[in-house]
Amino acid sequence: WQSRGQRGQLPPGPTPLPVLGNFLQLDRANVIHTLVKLYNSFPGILKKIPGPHHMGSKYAKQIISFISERIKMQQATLDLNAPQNFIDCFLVKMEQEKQNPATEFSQENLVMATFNLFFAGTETVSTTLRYGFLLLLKHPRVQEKIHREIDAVIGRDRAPTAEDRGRMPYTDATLHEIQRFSDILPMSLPHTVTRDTRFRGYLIPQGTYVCPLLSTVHFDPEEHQSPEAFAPERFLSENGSFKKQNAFLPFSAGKRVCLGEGLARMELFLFFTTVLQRFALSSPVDPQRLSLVPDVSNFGKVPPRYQLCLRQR
Ligand code: HEM
Repeated sequence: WQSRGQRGQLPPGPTPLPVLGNFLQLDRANVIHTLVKLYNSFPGILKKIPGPHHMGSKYAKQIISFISERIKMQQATLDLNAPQNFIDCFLVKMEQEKQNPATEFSQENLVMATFNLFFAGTETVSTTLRYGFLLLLKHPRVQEKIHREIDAVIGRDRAPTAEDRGRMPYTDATLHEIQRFSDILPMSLPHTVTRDTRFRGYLIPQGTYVCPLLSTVHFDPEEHQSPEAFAPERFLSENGSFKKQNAFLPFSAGKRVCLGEGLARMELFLFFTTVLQRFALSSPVDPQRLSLVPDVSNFGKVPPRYQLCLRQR
């Protein structure tokens, strides 16, 4: 399987680095991603070789030390009867289970769970919004329709609320189409088969890594007409109300479905409508020339860089 985002049309940017003489040329983004892949496959060797592939773990360590400091601060002031946030609640459970040697409520798990929430909860929403605004630049008529819906339902005198979504089918459809089209986690997250499993005539042995290919759902031509086109209307019925699509799984599915789905959907709606209520977005270059081809497309899909003009409405 290959993610749908095609390589080869990266926007003008860093000078290509010559690799293997003149035989093969990779630009800097590709070099970094190749190194990251090699790092994941051969950590023992790559750890000893200097290069940009060390940046990820360097930043991860900084975040982990920030979280560890924060936990220490909260431990010092913790009131077991009045936990204030996720870290406090976890500390309470640690206290309750301190005699249990098999407990999952350990200091290390607290640090990593908090880290995962930060990582999973920020990068995903910001990448979706960045792709979304780019798609609006490319499709100014979609933006006009959203502006009209915001003016009719919310107006300009109050902030958007989560309840507005149900009364804004066009905006809701556009957000769904942004998530389908941008497909930011094309391979979801890797899972491991917990026991030998037969599936459609194949034996998948225990311990095998399995990646659900969400991309094949979002770009399935049998489920979506012209899947490569950006068309919010596919999420609308003939009378203009919101229409659900089964082939829509940006948050994956099953027991390990994204924990933050509800929060993410609310954030996307509120950020998106708050910006568009106040501003009209435009591109300093002809929208025809804007590329939608992702800058990076492997574990995650990242939109190309672009410039955005915001004009107050
Ligand atoms: C547009 C936004 C988001 C997208 C597209 C997204 C997508 C996903 C996907 C595809 C998975 C993998 C599910 C699986 O393993 O099958 C996942 C897992 C997860 N997400 Fe999100 N996510 C988003 C926002 C958030 C937010 C805001 C949070 C929390 C603050 C969050 C927390 C998590 C956590 C903790 C997991 C791991 C769940 C588990 O393994 O049980 N995500 N997400």
